[in-house]
Amino acid sequence: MKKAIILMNMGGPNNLDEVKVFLKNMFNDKYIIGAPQPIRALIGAIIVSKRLEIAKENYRKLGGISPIVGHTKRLVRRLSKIVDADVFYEMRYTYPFAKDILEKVKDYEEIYAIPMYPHYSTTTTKSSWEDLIKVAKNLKIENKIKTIDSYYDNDFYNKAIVERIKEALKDDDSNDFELIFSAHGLTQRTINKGDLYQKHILANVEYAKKELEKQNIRFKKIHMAYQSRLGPMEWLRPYMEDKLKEISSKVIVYPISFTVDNSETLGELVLEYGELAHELGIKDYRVAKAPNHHLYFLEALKEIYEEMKKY
Ligand SMILES: C=CC1=C(C)c2cc3[nH]c(cc4nc(cc5[nH]c(cc1n2)c(C)c5CCC(=O)O)C(CCC(=O)O)=C4C)c(C)c3C=C
Ligand SMILES: [Fe+2]
Ligand SMILES: [Fe+2]
Repeated sequence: MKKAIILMNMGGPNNLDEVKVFLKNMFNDKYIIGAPQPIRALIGAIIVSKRLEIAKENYRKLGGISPIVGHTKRLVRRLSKIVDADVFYEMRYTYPFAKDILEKVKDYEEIYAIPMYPHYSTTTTKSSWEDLIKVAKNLKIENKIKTIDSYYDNDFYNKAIVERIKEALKDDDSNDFELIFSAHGLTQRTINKGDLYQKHILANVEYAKKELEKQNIRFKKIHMAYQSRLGPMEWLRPYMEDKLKEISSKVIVYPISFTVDNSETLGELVLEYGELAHELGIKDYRVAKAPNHHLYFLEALKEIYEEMKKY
């Protein structure tokens, strides 16, 4: 029985020319911009034209390519060594798209689509899944594909989070540090429409805290904040820039929304908020890595896949 796993992620520019493609596709997504067409296209075009140069500059600082690309490819390689399936990845807004990958796997007997998002959101999980299943229907292979909504409660995944926090601590005493779980923001309007994202993020923080307690790792204080706001709307609070103003000691930031590092972790958290932390007089500001290819995260993905096979 030939099996395929497809890791579904948002994507990120493979080069500076792709920044426009990335933003155009993102702001043409009905789950990101709720308005119907042609208003959506108009709003999208305005946001892209405003955002393009700032975004390009951000990606230039990261070497002209989103870190999400390399991390995802490495995860695919490592996962394929420990499962009885061929592993692929597809992206929502940049190459390789759903159609590029489904063409490759259409003759497989079983296809397992695993979101790279541990928390369910209409803007990420649902958007990726609908995009994939639309292509699958065209190819008449939709009955062979299974997916999963969320896995923020997976033990191995939470162990990977704690390992990354320990790595950022190095040999220093956690009691001297505050810890901020930072999540990618979402508009309050999306949450009010019933999006589960915030609920899942907060539950994830509780699971991670339990794992920290289990390992007897104590921080001065543990906080939660949201990064990556865009535009004039109300986003989930507390905002990261406000939270940093409350920090009075050394701090570790853990990027809780993500399974692999990307422009929001290495660009926004490390560079942008790093600069703000410096201006605020925070002497020791550290950003933990996302799970990436940590063995525990590979184990989590393997376990999720094995569970999916049973249903
Ligand atoms: C404006 C609306 C946006 C919503 C809603 C949103 C939700 C959302 N995004 C992620 C994960 C990632 N977002 C990334 C980049 C990014 N996100 C937005 C906007 C929204 N995201 C923009 C405009 C950008 C581009 C960068 C920029 O211009 O600042 C990335 C990084 C991709 C990369 O290139 O590495 C990720 C990952 C989640 C999890 C989420 C809601 C649950
Ligand atoms: Fe985003
Ligand atoms: Fe951002």
